[in-house]
Amino acid sequence: KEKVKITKEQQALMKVVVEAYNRHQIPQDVAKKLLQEQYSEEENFLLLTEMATSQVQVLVEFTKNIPGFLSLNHEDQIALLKGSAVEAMFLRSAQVFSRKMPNGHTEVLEERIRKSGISEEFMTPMFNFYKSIGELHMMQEEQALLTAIAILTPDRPYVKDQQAVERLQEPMLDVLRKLCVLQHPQEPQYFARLLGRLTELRTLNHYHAEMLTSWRMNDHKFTPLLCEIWDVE
Ligand SMILES: Cc1cc(OCc2c(-c3c(Cl)cncc3Cl)noc2C(C)C)ccc1-c1ccc2c(C(=O)O)cn(C)c2c1
Repeated sequence: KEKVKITKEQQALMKVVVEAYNRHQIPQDVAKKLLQEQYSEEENFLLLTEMATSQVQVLVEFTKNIPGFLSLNHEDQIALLKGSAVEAMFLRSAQVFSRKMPNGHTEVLEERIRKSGISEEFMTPMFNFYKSIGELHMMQEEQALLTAIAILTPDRPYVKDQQAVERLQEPMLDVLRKLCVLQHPQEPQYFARLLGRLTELRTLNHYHAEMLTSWRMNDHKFTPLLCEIWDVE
């Protein structure tokens, strides 16, 4: 059985991605509001919109730190961000749920999501996804690499130079695969399970588009940044 070894440059790549992932968190004052504001559907939607807007800013900063991203064609950079924003945010909010935020934040957050005008049919797949991420007990290295891999998906709409994106995604997949073998020796399928979550994420994109439509039908307003990244209004 060949000995799996992470090379020096793979260590360096992982370090850059994990540090960027940890450096960019939602500002505490935004997260704190979760506990303070009252529980109306309106207020919940506003809070979630504020968190989503803050999360997009965090996501853009993280993406800029992915080695090689800024040397991609500029239109392709935008296409990758727009194509992956919802998936990266579902990944992030799923990890927030699974890491059990401090003193009851998780319940509060779940309560607000459940009462924000999202119809029942989207709740089930969303919370199933949160649960399936939680069950993986991912390390932060795995979370950071999986998010970078989702962002560097070559076949997003409107990406012109897909090969250039593949050349950035492949080294991330290699180091994640080795990391999974080294960290989960008893679970040879762990890497495949992580990639399976990326497939599940793509289905959530579809549900999310419907969520946006139903919110807009009820005249809910989004911030300019969310309109930009989600092509609404
Ligand atoms: C938890 C959530 C929701 C969110 O989006 C909220 C939304 C979603 C939607 C939905 Cl409900 C669920 N998953 C993904 C989407 Cl994108 N779709 O539309 C909206 C808004 C516009 C109403 C955006 C961001 C967070 C979020 C992320 C990280 C952290 C965090 C940390 O990193 O430490 C601490 N807190 C409190 C966080 C909250």
